[in-house]
Amino acid sequence: MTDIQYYSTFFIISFISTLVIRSFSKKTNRPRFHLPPGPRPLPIIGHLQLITFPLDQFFQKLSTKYGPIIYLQFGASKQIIISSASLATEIFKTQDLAFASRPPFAVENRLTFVASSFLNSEYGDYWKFMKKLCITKLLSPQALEASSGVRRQELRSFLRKIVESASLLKPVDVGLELSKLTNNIICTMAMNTNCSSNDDEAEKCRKLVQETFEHALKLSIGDVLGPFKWLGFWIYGKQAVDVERRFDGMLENILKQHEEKREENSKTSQYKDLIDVLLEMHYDNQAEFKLTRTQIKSFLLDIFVAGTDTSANTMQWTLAELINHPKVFKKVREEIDSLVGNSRLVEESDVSSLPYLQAVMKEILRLHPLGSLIPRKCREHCKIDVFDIPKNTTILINTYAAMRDPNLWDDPNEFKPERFLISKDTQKTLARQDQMEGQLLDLLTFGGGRRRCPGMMLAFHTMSPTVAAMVQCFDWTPIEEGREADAVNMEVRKGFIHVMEQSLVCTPRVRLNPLDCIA
Ligand code: HEM
Repeated sequence: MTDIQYYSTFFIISFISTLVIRSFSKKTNRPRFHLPPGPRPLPIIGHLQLITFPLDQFFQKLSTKYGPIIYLQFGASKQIIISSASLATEIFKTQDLAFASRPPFAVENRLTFVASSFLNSEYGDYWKFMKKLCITKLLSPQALEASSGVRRQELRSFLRKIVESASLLKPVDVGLELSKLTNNIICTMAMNTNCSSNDDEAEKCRKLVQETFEHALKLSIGDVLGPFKWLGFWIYGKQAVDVERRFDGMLENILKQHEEKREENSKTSQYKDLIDVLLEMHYDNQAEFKLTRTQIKSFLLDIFVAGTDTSANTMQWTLAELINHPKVFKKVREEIDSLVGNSRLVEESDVSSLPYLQAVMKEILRLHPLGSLIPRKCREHCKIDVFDIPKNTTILINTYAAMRDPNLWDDPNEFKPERFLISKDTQKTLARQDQMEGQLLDLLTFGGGRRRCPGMMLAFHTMSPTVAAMVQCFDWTPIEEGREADAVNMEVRKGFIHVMEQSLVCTPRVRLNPLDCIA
C-alpha cells in the first residue's frame, strides 16, 4: 500500500467510525476544563483534515500561531502538544512523576510483545524492574566499559566493508551499513552472539525490528478510531502478528541455545550475558520478579527497537551535514589528526579529547532529534501553565520545535556546532543556560526525568568514534539518482519520526586506510 493509499484509508475509516461513535454517544455531565488553545475542530474528525507530514513540523507551525501548548483532536484521539523547552522542562523535571507513563497503544492486547513492552508500559513496578535490569546489565558505566571491545570490533568490521567498496569505487548505502553496525553491536552486547560473523541471522533480526516499527506506526491508526480500533487491527494486524511470530521463532532459537549451555556454565561460573540473567529470572521461583518467556522476548525487542536505528539514523544525519558543510568536516578532521596523527585509528577513548567532534554530535542531536515527538501520559489531573491537563491525557513533547526555538537559539535552523563551544557567560538566556548545563544530559533529544532514554551514553559511545573514523579515514561523495552530486538531499521523510527521506548513498575514497592501522 502506498503512503497516499495508507493515509486516505486512515482518514476515511476514522471519519466513518467517529461518525458512528457520535451517533451512539450520550451527553454526559463532564467537568469543564480550561484546555489549551488550538484551531477550531470540525465535528467528529476534529483536526484530522489539517494534518500534514512530517508531523513534528506540522505541530511546530501550529505552535507559532497558537503558542507552546496546544490541544488537538484526531478523531477519537485527544492530545496536548508541547513545543517549548521551558514547558518540556516542567514536564521532565517539576512534574516528572505525574507524566511518567506512556499512552496506551491502540491494539496492544492483540500483540503479545507490545503488551509486555516496558518501553511503552505504564509507570509502575514492572517498568521499574525492567529499567533497572536494562541499566545494570547493559547500560551502566561498568557495563559500557565491559562492552567497549564489542563496539571496537564491530566498528572495524564496518570500516573493512567501506574500504572494500572504496577499492572497487562502488557506492555504499551508508544508511544501511550504519543500521547493520548498530544492530550488530546491540546483538552482540545483549545476546553474546557475534553478529558480524553471522550476517544472515543479524540481517534477519534487523529487518524484523524495522518491520515491527513500521507495523506499529500503521496500527496506531487504531487510536484515532476509539471503540472501533479493532478496524485498524483488521486492516494491518495480520502482518504485525506475522512479524511477531517470526521474531518469536528467532528468539526462541536463541533462548534454547542459551538453555543448552546453562547447565554447563553454572558449573564453570562462566560469564553470564544478558540472556543468561533473564533466563535465571525465568527459572528461579524465588526471584524478585519471575519473568515469563514472553517478557524476556519483549524486553529484547524493546532493546532492539530503542537502540539500533536511533543511533544509525543520527549518524546518517551527521555524515550528511558534514558533507554539506565541508569547512566543518575539515575542522573535525584537523582536530582528530592533531590528536591521533596518521598512524592509528581514532578510538572511543579519544572522544573526550575531541571537543569540536562532541560539539558536532550535540548540534546534530539538536537539529535532528530522531524520536522528535516524545509520548507521555498524564497519570493524574494536573496543570501546565494556566491550563488543565485531565487525567490520562496523551502529551506529545515536540523536541524538534523546542530545540529550534528562535528565542533560545541564534539561527535555529542552521548547522553551527560552534554554538556548543560558546562559554557559559555569553549564552543568550537563562533557559538556554539551563539547557546547556551538563551539556549532554540536558539535550531534550533524549527526553527527561524518570523516562529519559537510558541508552544515551551507549549512543554516544557508538556514534562519536564511528563518525570520527568515517571522517579520519574517508572522503565521501554523495550519490543522487545514480550520479555523483554536489550535496546531500536533506529532505525529511513525511511521517511520524525524523529520518532522512532517502538513505544516504556515497562513494567513499580512502584517505587513511584503517586496515593499515588495525592490528
Ligand atoms: C541517538 C540515539 C538515541 C536517541 C535519539 C534516543 C531517544 C530516546 C527518547 C526520546 C526516548 C524517550 C524518553 C522520554 O520519554 O523522556 C528514549 C527512550 C528509551 N531509549 Fe533511547 N535513544 C537513543 C538510543 C538508545 C540506545 C542506544 C538505547 C539502548 C538500548 C536506548 C534505549 C532506550 C529505552 C530502553 C527507552 C525507554 C525508557 C523508558 O520508557 O523508561 N536508546 N530514547
